[in-house]
Amino acid sequence: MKTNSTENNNLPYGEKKRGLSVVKIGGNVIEDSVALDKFLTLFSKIEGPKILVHGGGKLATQLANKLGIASQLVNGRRITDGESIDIITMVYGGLTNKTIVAKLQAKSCNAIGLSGADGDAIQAHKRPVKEIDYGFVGDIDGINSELINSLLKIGLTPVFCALSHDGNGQILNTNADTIASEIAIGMGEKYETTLYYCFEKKGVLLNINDENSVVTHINTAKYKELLDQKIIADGMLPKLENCYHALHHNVHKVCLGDLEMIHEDAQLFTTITL
Ligand SMILES: Nc1ncnc2c1ncn2[C@@H]1O[C@H](COP(=O)(O)OP(=O)(O)O)[C@@H](O)[C@H]1O
Ligand SMILES: CC(=O)N[C@@H](CCC(=O)OP(=O)(O)O)C(=O)O
Repeated sequence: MKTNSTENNNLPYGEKKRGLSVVKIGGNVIEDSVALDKFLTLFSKIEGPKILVHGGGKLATQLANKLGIASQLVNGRRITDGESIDIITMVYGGLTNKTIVAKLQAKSCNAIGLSGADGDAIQAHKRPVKEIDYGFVGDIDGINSELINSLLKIGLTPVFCALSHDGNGQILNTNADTIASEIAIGMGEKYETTLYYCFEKKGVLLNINDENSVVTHINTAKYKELLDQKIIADGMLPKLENCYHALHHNVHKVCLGDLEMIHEDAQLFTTITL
């Protein structure tokens, strides 16, 4: 995977934007320690400024089960009651985030773990109750791009978990795909941002049972066609909504694939454009 960061390094600030990679990993990579290690090795080798956003929904569900607390997801979003928000704060902001940061340090990547409350990085409000009461789920109002930029400028790699905050002391649960797209959008003013969604498939598949049936390029017309054919379904629906939201708001490029996608020589993955 290549960024344009090195070629722009010598240009005066403002003449051409530097490249920035925003990479999101989902629960399937996080849960598998071998896959996670492989991913983090590749991630640490990405040249230029980079940001990692991690999910971890499956791990939170597993811990909740062990504690005898039921988990409920509607449209891929967790109904986050008082007990659930405590669990996800422990799992996302604690165990998962700090494990990833420590592993990146071991790979000479100077990572710093953040929730949306740290440095007021991700401001959100509790989702208003309509047909469904999602509880402590946050919809993002803005990201603190100045803070994130200052971390990047001193050579740190921010690692975000799926937590935002409401400014009144309440941590909120926000889907990690959404956090990644909003960070990519927020940083788009200062950087030419590429957003990578890493999940367990090689990309958007024409046939979900055929790992190699990857659609290598999706534009708006193809997206509509795949939606009509119901080839895009389940978790892929909100993921592609996030992709197009990002592309319509100053994000340069969006790619979807498995962890190999962030390898310099990666070939098989999906590139999404307008
Ligand atoms: N056409 C498709 N190609 C690939 N995956 C698809 C497709 N349609 C639905 N999916 C589903 O979308 C899921 C990815 O979404 P999600 O589970 O939210 O990912 P993650 O949480 O790992 O980021 C895949 O595991 C797959 O089951
Ligand atoms: C509101 C909401 O649903 N939040 C997600 C946040 C974690 C996440 O997005 O994890 P994956 O990327 O691994 O699915 C959840 O609690 O499951």
